[in-house]
Amino acid sequence: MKFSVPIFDIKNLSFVVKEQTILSNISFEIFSSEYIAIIGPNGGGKTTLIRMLLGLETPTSGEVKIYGKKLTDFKEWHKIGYVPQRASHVDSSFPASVLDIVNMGRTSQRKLFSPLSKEDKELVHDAMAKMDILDLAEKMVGTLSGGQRQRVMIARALASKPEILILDEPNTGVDVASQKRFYALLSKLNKEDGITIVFITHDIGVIADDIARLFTINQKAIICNNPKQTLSCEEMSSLYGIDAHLLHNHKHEH
Ligand SMILES: Nc1ncnc2c1ncn2[C@@H]1O[C@H](COP(=O)(O)OP(=O)(O)OP(=O)(O)O)[C@@H](O)[C@H]1O
Repeated sequence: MKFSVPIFDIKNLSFVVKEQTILSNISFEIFSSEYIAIIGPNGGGKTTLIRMLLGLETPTSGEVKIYGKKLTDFKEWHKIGYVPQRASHVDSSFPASVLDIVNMGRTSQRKLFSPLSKEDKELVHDAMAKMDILDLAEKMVGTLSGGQRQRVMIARALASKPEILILDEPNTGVDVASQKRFYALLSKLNKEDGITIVFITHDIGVIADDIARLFTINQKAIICNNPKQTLSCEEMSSLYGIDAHLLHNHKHEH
């Protein structure tokens, strides 16, 4: 794995705004097929970091490379699926069906107003099947539950055939049963389809056992390469504002 080109290679990334340091000197690599969780306290800079990886925010210093290329040279954005925070919060009268929303995962790669091809339709069907929402296709998205909407947003991202899926706190407002189902689906995408997953969460207690690495972000980054075994990771996390107890208790449940 170490010899392949990382999907993301970030070096010494810092972000300072109005003389306030939001992120300081962050470096890491993300490789194909990894499953990474990002945790950290409110305002610790997780979303800002992700936005910098995607070129939505410009770092004050440091460098981001995607598939070995500088952000300005990278064009294959369809390889990156991003589901931002609160993406699934839509008004109940929002005038789009589930199918309309998932189709958008294909239209972004096509010329404006050109119809979907047979292949596009197959990819949309496939994404909906993976997220188990085929039976919801004709429903208006605003009428769905939080958990259902969350799966619709992931299906939309999947329809563009991403190699990596970046999810920013996808479980906000979703009940525990739906969360479990969601973790199982994510794990399947990672194991069976080899999709790299980067997953920002607040909820350390429910971090799935499938996670290979844990990044703690609180202005600085702590990278735990073996979160299930390394006690020092918990200690470090607690130093950076994360409740180590939660992590500890969770591990002993399994
Ligand atoms: N462009 C910007 N201008 C001013 N402040 C910013 C900007 N971008 C981020 N910040 C500030 O940076 C801090 C980190 O925010 P960010 O949303 O990245 O944290 P987070 O770890 O994702 O938090 P949460 O868990 O609450 O979502 C916040 O205090 C935010 O207000």
